[in-house]
Amino acid sequence: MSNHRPAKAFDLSLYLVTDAALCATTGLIDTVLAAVRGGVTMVQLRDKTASDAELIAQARQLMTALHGTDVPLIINDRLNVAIAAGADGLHIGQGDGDIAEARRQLGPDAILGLSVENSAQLAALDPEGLDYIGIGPVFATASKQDHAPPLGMEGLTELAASSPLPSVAIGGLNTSHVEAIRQSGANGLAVISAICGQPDPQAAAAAFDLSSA
Ligand SMILES: Cc1ncc(COP(=O)(O)OP(=O)(O)O)c(N)n1
Ligand SMILES: Cc1nc(C(=O)O)sc1CCOP(=O)(O)O
Ligand SMILES: [Mg+2]
Repeated sequence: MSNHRPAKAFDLSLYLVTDAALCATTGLIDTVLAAVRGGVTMVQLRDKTASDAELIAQARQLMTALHGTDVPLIINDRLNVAIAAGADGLHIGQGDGDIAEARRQLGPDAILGLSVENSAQLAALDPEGLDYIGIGPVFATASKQDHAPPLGMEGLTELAASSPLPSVAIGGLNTSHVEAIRQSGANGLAVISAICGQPDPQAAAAAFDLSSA
């Protein structure tokens, strides 16, 4: 049994994943702060093109901005950035590195998430050291290049039911999916474009009726 325990309690209900281009109009920090005011419960900094130094600087700014809230900051892909910025956690995909090594370097306090795209990956999953899984894509999306084949709500439901860890659904989701996600058994939904790049990110986040999620 793993003896890690995240220092910050986390809530997967509404998980914002950022996109630099989509957030550019409002600005990254302002988008995240508005989304948190609107009810986002978790934030992941995801930028495939920024340098490590740029990402560390952004992550530090976000950590400062989120100070005093219950909202954890998770870093996408880059273990070194998560550690250098003192972020609350890391999210890695199937090809992004070794879970045990990530946990060893992050220490017991960090939140560690892993992507699961199909039932074979879930069957092979060792939950040791992990805190949650992201299941997706539920639907096709333009926000992630080369995403895996969409699972649909049926596939999501199957995977969420078999997951030994809390799960968050991702991929092509918007406010119309809240009830279906709740029924799927996933603990919440993760979104990029339903919040990032929307004219009013606070209102966009608040439009997710989490009372039923
Ligand atoms: C919450 C959440 N779930 C899944 C992913 C996808 O991670 P990954 O498969 O590593 O793909 P990239 O995001 O790195 O392109 C995620 N980022 N967040
Ligand atoms: C970052 C990411 N990961 C996915 C996965 O399937 O693992 S889908 C995705 C993009 C989600 O963006 P949007 O909410 O705009 O569809
Ligand atoms: Mg990744």
